[in-house]
Amino acid sequence: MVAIRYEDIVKVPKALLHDHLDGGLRPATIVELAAEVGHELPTTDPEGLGRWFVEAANSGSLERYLETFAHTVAVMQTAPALRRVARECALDLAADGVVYAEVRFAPEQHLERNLTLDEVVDAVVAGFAEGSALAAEAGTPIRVGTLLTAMRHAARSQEIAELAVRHRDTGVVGFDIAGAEAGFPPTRHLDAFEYLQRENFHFTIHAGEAFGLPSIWQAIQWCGADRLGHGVRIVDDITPGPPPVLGRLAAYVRDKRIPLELCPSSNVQTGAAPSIAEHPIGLLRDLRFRVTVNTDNRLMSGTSMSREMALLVEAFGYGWKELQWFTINAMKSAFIPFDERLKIIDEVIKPAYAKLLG
Ligand SMILES: O=c1[nH]cnc2c1ncn2[C@H]1C[C@H](O)[C@@H](CO)O1
Ligand SMILES: [Zn+2]
Repeated sequence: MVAIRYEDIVKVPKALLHDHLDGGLRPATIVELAAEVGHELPTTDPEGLGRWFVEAANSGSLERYLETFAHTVAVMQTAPALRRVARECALDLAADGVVYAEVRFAPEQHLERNLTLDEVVDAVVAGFAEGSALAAEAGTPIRVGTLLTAMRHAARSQEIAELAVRHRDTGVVGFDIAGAEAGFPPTRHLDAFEYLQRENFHFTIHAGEAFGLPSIWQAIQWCGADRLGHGVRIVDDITPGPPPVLGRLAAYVRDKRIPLELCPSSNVQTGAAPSIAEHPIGLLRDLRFRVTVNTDNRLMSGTSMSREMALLVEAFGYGWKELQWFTINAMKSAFIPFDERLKIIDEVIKPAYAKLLG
């Protein structure tokens, strides 16, 4: 087999379902925006700041990992700043060969300078549109959908769910809850999820990352999540083989083709997986769960979609066949309408991989 080159991974179309807007800023942008608002940073050297985020996030605990977001959220409090960050996000993903991305953020964290929730969403959606237009001009077209996140320790999920539905025809394609998982079960937000189901809206839930099976079970069986943000701890319900034996919840997740938004590097940093080589993605792929590969927070992990794929190629010996499978899985699991997903699969993804597969 011909070795896979990193530059070819960058060129090939990729689909990304789990990426946080406030976890993907360019370090140089943080430095500039922080100077404008007088926010104090650990360092004002962009390269040093990039390293600081990765080191600080390398904490072994989700709670400590999340503390680093104080510095990104602090500089995302005005409409121009939000718009810029979203524009650069679309451009960076497109330059990395991502053709479809769902990017999430929590509007309730961007109200410190008196923006309304609707103004926050408008600014971000406008930034994604600008970035996508610039990316198309540069010959790297991308479609970006917005997911609105509610923070699971707070009590604004119903309000954020209504906000998402209000913006469903102008770029918001789904809803999510995020933040510390232990002690904040998905059912705290049951009203919001039931409301979204009545509205025929889509949502994913961060579950099975820092907390295990009960969180996944609630997300699916109580809340009705379409997808699992991480969901990596579903392996706790699989007895190692050979052959591996699936418990009832793991079997349900696989039978129903519930997409797992796996984020390898992020999981290693928060302690959800010991290393990339030992990441459950290997087992879950072998067992044909609906596995997708994601970045989570490009800044905190010093990563990109291409890098996550390259790490998997290195650790598991994957080839183009597997990378195509991850990509089509993601595209099938996207929150945009079925015909639009199919068009990207048939017209963009499959032809590009066909050339590489020979
Ligand atoms: O991996 C994660 N698990 C739980 N919460 C997360 C993760 N990555 C980011 N967040 C939080 C911190 C952000 O401020 C928030 C919205 O993007 O979501
Ligand atoms: Zn996440």
